[in-house]
Parts: sequence; structure tokens; C-alpha cells
Amino acid sequence: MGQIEEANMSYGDVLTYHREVLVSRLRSIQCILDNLSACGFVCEEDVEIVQQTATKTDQVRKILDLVQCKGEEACEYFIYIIYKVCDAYIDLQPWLKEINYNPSNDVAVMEVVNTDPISRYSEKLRHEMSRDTCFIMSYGQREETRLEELYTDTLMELLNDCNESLGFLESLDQLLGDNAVFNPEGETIFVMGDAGVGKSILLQKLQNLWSKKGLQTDAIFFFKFRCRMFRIFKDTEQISLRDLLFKYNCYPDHDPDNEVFDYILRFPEKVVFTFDGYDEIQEDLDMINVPEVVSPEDKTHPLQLLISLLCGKLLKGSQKVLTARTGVELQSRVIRKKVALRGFSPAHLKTYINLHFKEQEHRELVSVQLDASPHLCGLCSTPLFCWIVLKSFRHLHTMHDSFYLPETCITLTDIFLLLSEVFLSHSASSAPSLLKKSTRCASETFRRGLRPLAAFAKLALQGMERGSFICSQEEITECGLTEEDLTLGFLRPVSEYDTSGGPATFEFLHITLQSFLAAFALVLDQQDAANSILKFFTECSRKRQPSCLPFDFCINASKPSEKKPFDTYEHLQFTNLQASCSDNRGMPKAAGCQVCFEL
Ligand SMILES: Nc1ncnc2c1ncn2[C@@H]1O[C@H](COP(=O)(O)OP(=O)(O)OP(=O)(O)O)[C@@H](O)[C@H]1O
Repeated sequence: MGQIEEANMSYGDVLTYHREVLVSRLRSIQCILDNLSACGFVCEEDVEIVQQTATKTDQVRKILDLVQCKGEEACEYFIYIIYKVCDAYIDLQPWLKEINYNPSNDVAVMEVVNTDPISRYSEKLRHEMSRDTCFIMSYGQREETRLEELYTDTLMELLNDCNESLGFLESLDQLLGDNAVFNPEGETIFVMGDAGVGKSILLQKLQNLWSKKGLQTDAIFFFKFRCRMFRIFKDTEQISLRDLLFKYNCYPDHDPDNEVFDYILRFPEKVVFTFDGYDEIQEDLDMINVPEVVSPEDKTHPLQLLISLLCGKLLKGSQKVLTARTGVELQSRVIRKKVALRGFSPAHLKTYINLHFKEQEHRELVSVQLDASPHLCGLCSTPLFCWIVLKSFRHLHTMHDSFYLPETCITLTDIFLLLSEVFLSHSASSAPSLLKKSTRCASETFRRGLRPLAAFAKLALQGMERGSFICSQEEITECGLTEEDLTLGFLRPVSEYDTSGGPATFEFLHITLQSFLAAFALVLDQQDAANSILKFFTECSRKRQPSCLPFDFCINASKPSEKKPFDTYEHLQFTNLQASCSDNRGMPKAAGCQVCFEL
């Protein structure tokens, strides 16, 4: 026999006694009907009668009447459904505690299927999130690696509002926890770090953990956004919060009564958001000059929605993780806690090498090379550069049986040249003979690959001049690139936000690669005067005030609505750096590059 506090009461009596609570708090009616019907407690006609009843509360009354007519077993099963599908009947969980409900052995063997739209949507989100996050995209579309086979922890330093260290996060699953929160009123967890330090991968891992229920949170919804997505909207475009969530993540199925959205509004603490790459939209936010939106029903510009979410004007209490490059400022009152990504420690680097190379002999050879070159090793604390370096080692080994990089003192320029060589040699080589490795001849590879390389460089420069990281098929063709060139790996498709079914757009594998190629285009163009090589320097010298977004647009009431071509500066710094490196090879060595890179 199951237990309820009013020990002598029958389940039927409990339903009568607590009828008011049940009528006012029971929401997901379909799930109750589905299960009652599957177990034969109600027939099709009963279901129709309930569904034809006008209001939700009257529907609950009808169901209560029905189960009470069917007897004790039906009444207990009704309570058992509420007990089992706790997400959907979250409002009634305190009531179950109050009556001290424990299922009887008889009812515990009965099946309950969760057909509630909220739970189903949560499952759908988890499923899609798991599918979308289980691979790390590398080498364009050429090669994808399972996240779990390559993900390595990085140093995650907790900071206070004065950027003083509060220690290090032990593991990523604690990111959403209360540890090191310096401003409980703040709504946003701010993760910052240099280009390529692994901010996006960290979010990907976080999303993947949530999809597998491996994250310390009881959030049942998780919405992920790349901030650059917000740039695809025209200035005049307006959307609702519902569209932002569902259209740009995933739609709830079978939810005629909008229960999912209502639930999100009622229980925002059950929602996690990640917004990746705030630096990419900082200037766009500067231009917004209308007051913040606070109504979840209103349509407004998506950037307004973003600001309202980050400030907690919308869905207050939801958890938000925002990433940005080092140097981007947010007002402290918005920030709940701050995490600075510091890249791989020597121990992480060792783990990462071991994941890359299965054979002990190879691991040792690579480690010896890295130990012999402190500059190279320094670069490898940044996961992106580490990935390039290790890929290059692997490529040299596969193609030429060698594990030796050309110089012991290596600059970023060398690293990107090596990456380009790897890409270009893919097109040049027929499969290497099983017995004989080819002899490496970098100059020959570049000579043969000059046409596509110059075309990619032109494309990169044009994008840089426009302040754009996305290129259309048309621009690609105009630069003389063929379909075959696209498979080299310099570009990767960006299709995630192309809901209109329009032609595909592309982005460079990484923004630093685009910067390098843009610099390459400048030095390639022999017609250009020497001073034009450094043309982005003037842009970077217009140093901007650190922004106190997301509030300063309220203060600066009117700003020009025209978008400036040079929105952010770091990639331009990088282009300048590469241009000056290329102009005088070997001058700023890797460590120097690293310092400039952080400017
Ligand atoms: N934790 C990690 N484990 C393994 N590889 C990583 C990790 N972090 C980053 N990488 C590698 O570095 C590359 C770049 O990482 P990511 O795109 O996350 O950098 P980022 O900090 O978001 O850069 P940006 O500021 O330019 O957007 C990844 O594609 C991946 O190959």
C-alpha cells in the first residue's frame, strides 16, 4: 500500500480534499489523458469529452470526476503520473511532499510515458545538442574529431570585479555553480580569453555535458547562440523572444497551447544560455539607441533581446554564459562571475599530445622537439596554435617520415605558412605511396598552390576591409576560387543560421587565419606602395574607449546607424603584425608576436 499523510484516507478522498490545489496547479492535461487512456482507465469517448471542455481548469475537473468514478486504482495512478513526470508537474511537487506520497508496489510496476510537451522539448534539445556538439570541426570539412577524443581541460582562472585571482576552476561542470560569484545580482557568467584559447570549445564541451546530463545544473532547457548570428539581421528587422529561442535553436513539437514558452517564462531558472563571441558584435550594440525591451511578447531587434537577456530584463534568473576576447569590457553589475581562460598548462599540453599521437614513440619525438624550442612550446599553450603545430608534425610524419619543423625559432607567420602548406599539399598530392614517403619541398608546394593561395588571400583581405568574417559564394567565385579549392580547408561553411534556404556562406577556418591571409595579400601585391602594407595600422591607432556595454547605448542616445567597417581591432592588429613579420621575416619572434597579439 502506498503512503499518504492522511493515512486513513482513500486516494479518492485525497483527490476530493485537495481538488482546489489540483484544479489550480495541474497544467499538462494531455500527458495525463494519454497515460490514463493507455492503461485503460479512460476510453476514447472520455478523452473527447475532456478535450471538448472549454477551459483548462474545467478539463482538470472533468478528469478528476472521471478517475474518481473509476475507483481507487485509477485515482492512485493519476497521482502516480504527477509523481513520475515531475518536470511537467513541477507546481504539484510540493503538494506531493505535503501529502507525503510514496507509490505503492502495485502502481510502481505500471508504466508512465512522458508525453508532456515540456519534457519532450527538453529531450529534443538534449538530443540535438548532443548531435551538434560531439565533433570538433577541423581542417574545414575534411576532418572531424570526436570532442571526447580531443577535448583537454584548460586553465580556467576565476577573477573578481577587480580582475584579481580567486583561484582556478577545478572542472568545467562547476562553471554554472555559485563558486566565486562576486556579484549575486549579476546575471551573466563572463568567460574571456585570447583568440584561439578555446572559448568556443569550452562552450561546446559545456553544451555536450548538459546534453548528457553531466552538468551540475537542474536546467532543462539550453539555448546556444553565436553572437555573430545577431549581425545577420537588418537594422529594421524585429523578432520576438519566442522566435529567437525556437527559430534559431529548435522548435517544440506538439505544443498547441504554447506550454513550452509559458514554462520558460514562468521558470527562467530552468534555462541556460550560451552566447559565444561578444567581441564580434560590440560595435553593433553601440549603435542601438532605443530603450531596452522588457516584455517577452514584444517584437524588437534581436540585439535588444540579447541585451535584455544579458541584463536580466528578460528571463531574469536564467543562467547565461557569455564569451569574449580579452580586453572587451562589460559593466560589473551585469557580471555574476568572471573566468579568464589561460590555455594549456604543461600538464594539459602533455595530455593533449597524448590524445593526438597514439604511439609512444611519436609522443616522445614531439615532446623532445617542443622541449627544444621554448618559443614553439610557448605558442602551444594556446590550443589553436597547439593544434596547428601538432597537425603539422603529423603531416610531416605522414608525408615525409619526419618529425622536424624547419626552424627551432618559430614565429606565428611560420605556423600559418605551415598550415597553408599542409592545406595546399592536400590538393597537390596523390595518395603517398605505401612504401616510399615523398620528399618535402615547401617551395614547390607553394609554387603549385600559388593561384588558390593568392585567391584566398584576396578574399581574406576584402573581408577584412569590409569588417566581415563571412563570405558569400559570389565573392568566392569573384576571387577566382573554384569548388575544388573550397575543399582545401581554408574555408568552412556557415549554414547554421541560413534558415531562408539561401546559398551557402563561408568563413575562414579561424579569424587568425583570415588575418594572416589578409596580411599575405598585402605583401603579395607588388603594385602596392610599401606604406599600404601597413594600412590597418591607422585603424588600430584609433584606440577606442573600453565599452561599458550593455548599458552605454542608453546614455549615448543617438549614434549614427551606419555600420563602421572596422568594428573590432584585434584581427587588424594581427594582420599588421603578420604584415610586418612578413616584411622582415624573423624580426618579431613568436614570443613577441604573442605579446602584440594580446594588445
Ligand atoms: N580545450 C580544448 N581541447 C582541445 N582542443 C582545443 C581546446 N580548445 C581549443 N582547442 C583547439 O583550438 C581551436 C580554436 O579554439 P576556439 O575556436 O574555441 O578558440 P576561441 O577562443 O573561441 O577563439 P576566438 O576568440 O578566435 O573565437 C579549436 O578548433 C580546437 O582545435
